[in-house]
Parts: sequence; structure tokens; C-alpha cells
Amino acid sequence: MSLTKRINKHFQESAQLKLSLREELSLPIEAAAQAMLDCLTNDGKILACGNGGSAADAQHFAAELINRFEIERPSLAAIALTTDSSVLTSIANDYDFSQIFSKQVRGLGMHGDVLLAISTSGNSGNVVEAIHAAHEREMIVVALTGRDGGGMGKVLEPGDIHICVNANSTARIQEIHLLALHCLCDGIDYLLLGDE
Ligand SMILES: O=C(CO)[C@@H](O)[C@H](O)[C@H](O)[C@H](O)COP(=O)(O)O
Ligand SMILES: [Zn+2]
Repeated sequence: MSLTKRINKHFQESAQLKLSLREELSLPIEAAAQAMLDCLTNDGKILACGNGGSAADAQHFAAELINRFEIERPSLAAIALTTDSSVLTSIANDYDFSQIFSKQVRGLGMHGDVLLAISTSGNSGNVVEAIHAAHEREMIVVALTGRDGGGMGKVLEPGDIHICVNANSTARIQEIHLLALHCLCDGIDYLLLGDE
């Protein structure tokens, strides 16, 4: 296959998957936007984590809440747990890589906060551990996963929200995760300020 055809195929597959999942995913995305809005308007905050591309997604989302998305509004409380290299290296060095997010959740998380846990496989051990820590702190978990939801799907509790992109390609799952995160930013702004 030529390079041009490969690129065309990526566009085609990405667009088709997005369209095929739009109805299935709109309900959990709406529920997650409402849960995040409730958290933020009750002086709560959102802690976000993930590995690799999902770490970038966690940071992308936190930046859009702290700064802005598409309209002017007050700063909203969100922290990516992927950015402080001293915290991350000390936990990984002294304990284990599987603890890098859960220790931060135990330190920063409060009752009523939301953990945004992102993994395309649903099987990243450090994200699963962060979910356990969030439950200990009586936080709500919004899980963005892929495939069959993996281990993350199995440890979620009633009241948590699961946005699972039922596809097998990591890249395609990531593309829909980013779309879901932008829907969440837009949904939070809409619930806060209405149609601007
Ligand atoms: O961005 C990509 C692949 O597109 C990679 O960096 C990918 O995020 C990493 O391999 C992650 O470690 C995968 O973890 P996960 O999504 O299964 O939790
Ligand atoms: Zn990637």
C-alpha cells in the first residue's frame, strides 16, 4: 500500500470509528461532565493520570480546565499527576512505578474530588492503583479506557463512570479519548454558563 493510501486509511478508520461510537459514548460522557461540574462547584478538584499518550491527555485536559477551553470562564481546579519529576522519580525509586499516581492521590485527593483515570488497555498497573486510592479517599472515578476496559473496568464501583472505547487499535482509542476530553471541557462550560 502506498503512503498516501495508508494516510487515507487512517483518516477513514478514525472517522468511521468516531461516528460508530457516538451514541454509545454520549451517555457516559454526559454523566462524566455532570459529575465533574458537581465536583468543581462544590470546591472539589479533578486529578488526572495516565501513561505515555494518556499522560499527555491528562495534561491537556488539566490545562484546558485551569486555563480555558473555547470560552472565557473562571479557572477550574484540575491537576495532572504526570508532571512533577521529583515526585514521580522518588516514588518510583523508593517504592515502585505502580505507586506513582496512587501516592499522589492519597496525598492530594479529598472526599468529593474526581479521579480522571486514562488507559487505552485499561491494564496499566499504576492507573489501577490510583483508582483503588481514589476509592479509599471517597472520590468518584471517571475511567477512560479501551478494548474491553481491562483491569480498570473490573475495579470500578457504583457511582464511577466508565467511558470505554470498544476498539483494538491504541492510536484509534487515543483519538477518541481526546475527542471525549474535549466533549467534557465543552460540557462543563455549557453546564456552567449555558450556550455562549
Ligand atoms: O501513545 C502511545 C501509543 O500511541 C504510547 O505512548 C502509549 O500511550 C504507551 O505505550 C502507554 O504506556 C500505553 O498504556 P495504556 O494506554 O495501555 O495505559
Ligand atoms: Zn500515541
